[in-house]
Formats: sequence, structure tokens, C-alpha cells
Amino acid sequence: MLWRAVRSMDVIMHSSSFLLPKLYQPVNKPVKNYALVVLNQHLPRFMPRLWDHANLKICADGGANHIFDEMYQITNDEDKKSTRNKYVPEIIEGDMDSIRPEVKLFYSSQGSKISDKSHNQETTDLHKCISRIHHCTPDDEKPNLCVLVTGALGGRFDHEAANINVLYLFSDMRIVLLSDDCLIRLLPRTHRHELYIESSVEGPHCGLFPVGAPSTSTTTTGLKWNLSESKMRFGSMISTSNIVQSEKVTVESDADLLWTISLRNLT
Ligand SMILES: Nc1ncnc2c1ncn2[C@@H]1O[C@H](COP(=O)(O)OP(=O)(O)OP(=O)(O)O)[C@@H](O)[C@H]1O
Ligand SMILES: Cc1ncc(C[n+]2csc(CCO)c2C)c(N)n1
Repeated sequence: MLWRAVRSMDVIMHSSSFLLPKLYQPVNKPVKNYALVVLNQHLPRFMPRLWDHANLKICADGGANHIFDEMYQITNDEDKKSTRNKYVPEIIEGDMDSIRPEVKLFYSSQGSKISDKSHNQETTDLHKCISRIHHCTPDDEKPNLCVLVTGALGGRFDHEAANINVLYLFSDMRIVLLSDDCLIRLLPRTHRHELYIESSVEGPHCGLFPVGAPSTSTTTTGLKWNLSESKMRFGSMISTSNIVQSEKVTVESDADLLWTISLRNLT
């Protein structure tokens, strides 16, 4: 009998448990460490949960204005001043053309590191933030880290495209782009993917598609409309308005895919 060596691909497990209160974390989490990057858009209503989970908080330039202006409304705190003192990012990074002078002054007086990269007009502020995290994280720690990015979607389309490009540029890191309504992650073709669905906070609507390079074979389980060695590309079929039907969704593809899932109305 002829035995063929079949290389079984390693699995990456994904979970959105960062959307649950810290108290309700599952014991076996795929990720042990979170970093939060706040972009220059309105904060999501679940921002306090993300903040609680994150060991490192970085504002991309004007993202700091939103922490300064909106955090006390979101937390329903009476005392604006003490809320401001409580939510202080470790780093503010970017070309500093959007942060207001009084916001910059306030956070530098509170101990935030201000990293002024105004000389660099080649990369976006998000790119600069992720570059810093990538650089500071040893390779063997990267699988344990997940970077949560707020305000990444639902704004200017060139910004959204640049934000998605960052997923591809740093495909060796787990990065989740968030808006109020959905999240996006990259599923690299180098691995099989198991997505553990937190149905109290996400779903059921989801989408799966390649950007840039087409897929000649994608196979899924756990969806209403599963793919079976299917082809996907822009200009032909892509999977949108799909529905999650299981606690676990699996994906295997010969192309890097974007996974997107709707978020429920959480606070
Ligand atoms: N409308 C938006 N939609 C999506 N992402 C955004 C939007 N506005 C800002 N961002 C994100 O927040 C980051 C910081 O925003 P900021 O407004 O400081 O960018 P910027 O450097 O001034 O860009 P530009 O000069 O193109 O407006 C950006 O790099 C981008 O990732
Ligand atoms: C081909 C090309 N297109 C656009 C820009 C402009 N640009 C890209 S990122 C960035 C910083 C935004 O904070 C700016 C100004 C460039 N440099 N090269």
C-alpha cells in the first residue's frame, strides 16, 4: 500500500471573550494578554470592558481626544475629573495632527508617553501603533497576545482600507478590528482556524472572504451556508450574510481570509 505523507496544519483558536465582563472569562482562553489601540473615532459602548482586559492601552493620535471626551459618559460616572484620571493610556502614538493640545498636556502630566512621529507621513497612525507592539513583543509571546482596535470601521473608506491592510502587514499577530456593530480578523492560510462563538455577545451574522488574492479552495463547518472546497474572489462568489449555527466554526483555506461577525447590543 502507498502511504502519502499528509501534513496536518496547526490550529489557531479564536475567541471574542474580551467582549465579556472580566469576571466571566472562560478558563481555557486562547489568548492570555490583550493590548488596546484606540483610533480617532467615537468609542464603542463596550469600551470599559476592553479597557479592563488590556494590559497596554495605546491611543493613535486623535484617539486620545475620545478617551478624554467620552469615557465619563460611557461609564455613567458623575465625576468627570476622576474618570479622566482613571482612564490614562500608557502611550499616545502618531503624527500628532489630531490630538488637541490640552488633551496632550493632560495625558503627559498623567504619565502617558507621547511618541511624536510627525516626520513620518508614509504610514498611518494605526500602523505606527501596531509596529511598536510588534517590535516590543518577543516572537514566542506573539501567539498569547491579541490586539483590539476600536474605531477601525464605519468611517472614511481610505482609513478602513488602511486598517484592513494592517491585518495583512502584521499577519503573525492576532489583531481584531472593532466597530460598534461588528469585528474583523484575518485568518492566515498557514493554519486551520477554530472560532469559538460567544453567542451572548456576537453573531449570528457573519462573512468570510479573501481580499487581494483569491481562494481556490475554502472549507468551513458550523455555518448555515458552509463552503466545501469552494472558490472565492471579488468579482465572483464571496460569503456574506452567512449565519453562525454552532458554538464552533472551523475554516480552512488556501488563501488569507477576512472573518467578520456582527456584535450584539452590548454595554
Ligand atoms: N474615519 C475613520 N475611519 C476609520 N479609521 C479612522 C478614521 N479616522 C481615523 N481613523 C484611524 O485612526 C487613526 C488616527 O486618526 P487620525 O485622524 O489622527 O489620522 P490622520 O493621521 O490625521 O489621518 P488623515 O491625515 O488621513 O486624516 C488613523 O490612522 C486611522 O487608523
Ligand atoms: C503613495 C502614498 N499615498 C499616500 C500617502 C500619504 N499618507 C499615507 S499614510 C499618511 C499618514 C497619515 O497619518 C499619509 C499622509 C503616502 N505617503 N504615499
